[in-house]
Amino acid sequence: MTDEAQRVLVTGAARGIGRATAVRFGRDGARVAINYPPGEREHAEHTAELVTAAGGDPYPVAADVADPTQVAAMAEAVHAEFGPLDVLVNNAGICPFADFFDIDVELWDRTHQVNLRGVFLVTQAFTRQMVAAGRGGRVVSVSSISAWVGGSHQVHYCATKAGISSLMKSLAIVLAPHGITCNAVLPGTVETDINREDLARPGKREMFAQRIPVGHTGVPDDIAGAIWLLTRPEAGYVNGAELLVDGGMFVNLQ
Ligand SMILES: NC(=O)C1=CN([C@@H]2O[C@H](COP(=O)(O)OP(=O)(O)OC[C@H]3O[C@@H](n4cnc5c(N)ncnc54)[C@H](O)[C@@H]3O)[C@@H](O)[C@H]2O)C=CC1
Ligand SMILES: C[C@H](O)[C@@H]1OC(=O)[C@H](O)[C@@H]1O
Repeated sequence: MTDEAQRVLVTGAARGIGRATAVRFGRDGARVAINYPPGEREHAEHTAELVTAAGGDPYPVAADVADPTQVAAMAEAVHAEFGPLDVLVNNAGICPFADFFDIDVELWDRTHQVNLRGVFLVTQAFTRQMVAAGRGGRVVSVSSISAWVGGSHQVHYCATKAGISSLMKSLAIVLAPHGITCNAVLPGTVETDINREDLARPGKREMFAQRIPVGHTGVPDDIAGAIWLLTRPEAGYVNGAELLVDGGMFVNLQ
């Protein structure tokens, strides 16, 4: 890694944790590629404004991370704009809450395609360029506490998050010889668009507040900060790790 402005891609940066992460890197003056799915241009433009206000240099780039053709085009566009990345943050994800018996094969496949295939496609496309450049770098993927626990209405989702954590472990082995570390960040519960409806269900928010020792659900900046920490030079020996960022919810059994 060099002293010049870092080149960063955050997938799913139109909203939520991805937006906060893009802004966090913007505060360092980074060049930040803001990936968004076609149809979310306005949200991505708002993220770009926030990155600029923070001191960064935004580059919004559309692509459905589940689509190999769109991911390849994004990799080409970002490379033409920035050259190889220093930091890749795989954040894009969906969680369509559903009863187990209502999950049809389309919902199962789409959840896996966005959450898990997306991380595979994006990481392969961008680390190929990083390896060719020989500058090293960092890959951080947003997994979840749901990689370690189950969810009655997240059967399809939890399996994708366990897959992301596993993928980072294997890629930690593959990419370390090229100076690229791969880690997963596992958020607990953070109120964003992905779960706003679920958290509005009677008693749900109170249940979390009681279970989380710090007393409240997280905010996107909590996760952005943890992602950022893993990209610092001091974190260079952290590789293949899962960093749980949940206010202590997981350990609070009794
Ligand atoms: N909010 C939470 O409590 C938790 C969230 N996470 C994970 O954090 C990540 C971000 O989620 P949030 O910010 O919470 O939700 P969000 O709904 O606010 O953000 C999701 C982002 O992914 C993008 N996205 C969705 N489908 C996409 C696609 N096909 N291609 C490109 N981008 C796409 C959306 O445009 C949006 O910017 C997800 O991977 C989620 O699973 C993990 C644990 C807890
Ligand atoms: C979307 C959920 O509220 C959120 O996502 C996760 O991965 C956690 O398990 C939370 O439940």
